[in-house]
Amino acid sequence: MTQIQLYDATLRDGMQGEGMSLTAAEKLRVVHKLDELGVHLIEAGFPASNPKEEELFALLARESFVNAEIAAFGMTRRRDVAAADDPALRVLVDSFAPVCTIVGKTWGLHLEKVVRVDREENLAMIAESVAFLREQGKRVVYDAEHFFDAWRDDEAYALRCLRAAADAGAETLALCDTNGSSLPHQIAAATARVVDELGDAVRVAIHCHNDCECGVANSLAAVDAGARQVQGTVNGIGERTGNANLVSIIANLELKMGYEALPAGHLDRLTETAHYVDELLNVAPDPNQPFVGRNAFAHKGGLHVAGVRADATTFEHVDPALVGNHRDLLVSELAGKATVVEKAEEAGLAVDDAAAARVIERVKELEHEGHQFEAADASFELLMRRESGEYEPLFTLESWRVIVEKREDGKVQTEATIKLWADGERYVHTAEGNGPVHALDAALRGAITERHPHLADIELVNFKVRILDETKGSDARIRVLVDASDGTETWGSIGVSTNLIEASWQALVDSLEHPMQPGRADVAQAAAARPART
Ligand SMILES: CC(=O)SCCNC(=O)CCNC(=O)[C@H](O)C(C)(C)COP(=O)(O)OP(=O)(O)OC[C@H]1O[C@@H](n2cnc3c(N)ncnc32)[C@H](O)[C@@H]1OP(=O)(O)O
Ligand SMILES: CC(=O)C(=O)O
Repeated sequence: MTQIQLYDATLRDGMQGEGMSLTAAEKLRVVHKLDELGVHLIEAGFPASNPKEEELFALLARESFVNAEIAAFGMTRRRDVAAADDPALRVLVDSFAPVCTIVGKTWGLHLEKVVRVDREENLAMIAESVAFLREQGKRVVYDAEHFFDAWRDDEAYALRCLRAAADAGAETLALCDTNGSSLPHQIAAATARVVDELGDAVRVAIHCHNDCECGVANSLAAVDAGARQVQGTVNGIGERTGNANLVSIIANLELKMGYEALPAGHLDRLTETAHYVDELLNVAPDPNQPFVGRNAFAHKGGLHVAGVRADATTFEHVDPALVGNHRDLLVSELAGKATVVEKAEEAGLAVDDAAAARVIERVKELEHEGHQFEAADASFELLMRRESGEYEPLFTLESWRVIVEKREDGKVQTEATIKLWADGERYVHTAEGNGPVHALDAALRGAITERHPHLADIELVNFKVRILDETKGSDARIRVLVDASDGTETWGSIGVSTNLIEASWQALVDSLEHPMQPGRADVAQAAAARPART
């Protein structure tokens, strides 16, 4: 199998994305994660750029890695300065990194407007910079900036720039679609020509940006045309619309194109790695990200779920486990009986065909009234239990009452009183809270915690309110979604009513009843063994 060298630029080009910033210590953690994943080269930063990147290189010098080598990034010498006297090239030489990646110009527009040198001086800047780094014992990746724009402008000069780097000793020539302006057929044609001209002497690499949303497609097209190193960033972070997403590139190279990319057996680390980087960057993982997003293998259409139950390959392009992800079935008005049966099996419930039909009919009615079960797994499970006769109520409600009082001093006091029956006994409890839902929650728990002491461990961790038909003003229906957790498992419940407190009450009761249902502990254990839906 042909090996493709994976070059990660998350910590250099990725950090050029809006809002992206990591400390040196956090970057070090990313480097170790990428090393564990098995990428071959990690462009850790631009050490001549700022003290943080200098600090990172000092930290990296003390570390060892299993799979990865570190590349230090810089640029060709400045105009009218000898390479040996260029301070930024000196920083590269002084860095411990065995590989130096330098970016240089190729496109006439940039020579004229940005660096303001003629074509021959630019060729000298490329050749002398590469040669200097080689003399100092470094291996060199040469990034030909704006290569594809240059190619469209003047093919012959673009090739001369590459030759200058190759002849001076660069081991890899990266063709950069810096503005992300190219399309796959353009990338394929130009890359094939470069491979034909120079591919015997050097490794040809591809470095794409995503401005036309073709970053991944362009990278794959280049590999298909003979590129043997692919550069990209985790989750496609980077300047403007980002870089080519290395996560999708790796999955496609291995699963669709038959190349060897990561070390054998490492592909299933992909999802975890993608989420780890998001976590450090403090960004929510994109649920719709191909391969690793939580919706990448989530099925909602009833017909699709029925197909997946018969044979997963009917609606899945790859097995989610191969990339460390997992399948999910979403319950909604678009579901059919197959979804219910699958969900019932997961919950350890015996739901026959007739019960499944009743459940799905109820789901459709309730969603029409404003429910949304996708985010309310606990309420859906209780609904299945009610239809299959496996539901045990925690109590029977006699009544509840909430009083909200605004006083002369401006303070708002809330008090809830609850009257309920459990196992033949009547309980009455009053509690105060900082709002109606808080007071009701406190009163309910106060009434039944003696009977169910483990309710004390359950916390409401999220409370979301949405007005469903805004045009009806204060008559509008309100949807309340509650997330509750016992510290290990988290579950969602829902309530819908024209009264906010009643909608909250429904969601609250479901959130407390759910974990107390017979057999729940075993189901929770099985769920904990499955990968989390993050
Ligand atoms: C396509 C890419 O992603 S390339 C990487 C882009 N990343 C970054 O720019 C992040 C890090 N950059 C930095 O910290 C700073 O820009 C530095 C330290 C590199 C340079 O800072 P400054 O010296 O202040 O220059 P400035 O940022 O204004 O860049 C313009 C200068 O770079 C020169 N330059 C630009 N590209 C190149 C190149 N490939 N080779 C040589 N010189 C270059 C220009 O000629 C210009 O020099 P001049 O000021 O003498 O006319
Ligand atoms: C080098 C680089 O990041 C580019 O040309 O896009």
